[in-house]
Amino acid sequence: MAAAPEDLTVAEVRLTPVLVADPPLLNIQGVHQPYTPRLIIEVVTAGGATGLGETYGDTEYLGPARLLADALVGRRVTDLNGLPALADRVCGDSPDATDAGTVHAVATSGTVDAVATVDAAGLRGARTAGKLRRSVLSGFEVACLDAWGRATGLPVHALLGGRVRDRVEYSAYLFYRWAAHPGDRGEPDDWGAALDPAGIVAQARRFADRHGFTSFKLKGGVFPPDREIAAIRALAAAFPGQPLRLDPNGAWTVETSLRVADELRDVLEYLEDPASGTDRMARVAARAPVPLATNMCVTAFEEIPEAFARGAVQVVLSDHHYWGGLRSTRELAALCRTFGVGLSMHSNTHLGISLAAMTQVAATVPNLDFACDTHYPWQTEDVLTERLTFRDGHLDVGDAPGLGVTLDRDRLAALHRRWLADDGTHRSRDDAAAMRRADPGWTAPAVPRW
Ligand SMILES: O=C([O-])C(=O)C[C@H](O)[C@@H](O)C(=O)[O-]
Ligand SMILES: [Mg+2]
Repeated sequence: MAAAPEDLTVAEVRLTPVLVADPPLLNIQGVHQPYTPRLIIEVVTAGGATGLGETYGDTEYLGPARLLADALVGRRVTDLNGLPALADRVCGDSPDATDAGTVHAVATSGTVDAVATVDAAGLRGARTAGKLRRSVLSGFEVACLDAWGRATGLPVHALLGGRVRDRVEYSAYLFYRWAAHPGDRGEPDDWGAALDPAGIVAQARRFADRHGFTSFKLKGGVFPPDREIAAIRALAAAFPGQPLRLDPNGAWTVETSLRVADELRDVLEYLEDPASGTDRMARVAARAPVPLATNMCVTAFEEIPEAFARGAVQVVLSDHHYWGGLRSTRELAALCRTFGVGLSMHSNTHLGISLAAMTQVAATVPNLDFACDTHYPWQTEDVLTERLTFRDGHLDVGDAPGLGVTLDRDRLAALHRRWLADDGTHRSRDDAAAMRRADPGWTAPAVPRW
């Protein structure tokens, strides 16, 4: 007998790693690879609903994802409170991930640079087995919520308690970049190079004209601080009064951070991760005239107590891929609210499934005080039938069931074929290795760099 449509038991989980085109965007580690890995998760219920999730697709995530996929079969998509314990039980500690206790000590000592233990490409501070597991878990939680919503006709935001806003604001994510990847590899685009203040302003104008963004974040840590100060000054002149952010991913010393903060005090909405580690951030925060934000020294619940007690950060960038899903993002929001810390949202290279998930959770969080980051405009490829469209820098929060997006199987298959054909070069993101194609002697610089 066929299962009833309301049967929410997981009958099948499909995992599809893909490689997605990524432009030559520069950061402290190096440059983005021409293709970046993502993992697409489909959770199929016995009743016939299919939910979509997306997370990191680097090789180290695939093993734990397979274990969790197998363990999910037979459980109900509504059983979300049991998911973290299930992931803890079945995923185990990835051999690539460092022991959580050790990393915590490194990350908070402030005197030791966590060079060997940082996530090389994700720029997310100290790495631990728990963080990797929560990133895997996040994609499954989103897929379960999407399946549950599709089966019941409810949008994901309703399953999270309902939206408190009708649209979610996003910020333009500006990058220094080359016109093309070395050797003209990858997929060409028409953005051109942006390596000086004029190039960054031109890029910002294009973001504003195309998508209506009114706040701007510059990825720094690429050039010596004075060049990046000049770029922010040029943005302030071109977009007077509009919110600006600068994020060098922990590249600077405490003294340099304080100098930059002082020089840009009148134009920065916040300064993101000027220095690495909670100790340095606390020392900067104690004297900086602008708020400090992070997606590096606070990316897990266990990192909150020390950072908040020491006043190291005034804004936490949430990211459901980091924090274990949409529901734990709301728990983070509650903690930030309790301690008077602001909340923004971080983004790594991602596709439309994750953007839809980000939008659904952002719609439900009352204290999401800042425009969210997103890489999405840089991604020309997607696995959806229809791309999500920004209007006036916002995404509307619809009432379509689940995430409100539709998988395009042909596109998914094409991007998966690219993954299958890859010789391993792009299957794990490594910005330093990508940089070595242009500069064979390159190694990711030790921090603080300046
Ligand atoms: O600090 C951040 O905002 C990020 O880590 C976001 C991205 O990873 C970004 O830096 C990148 O992709 O180069
Ligand atoms: Mg950041």
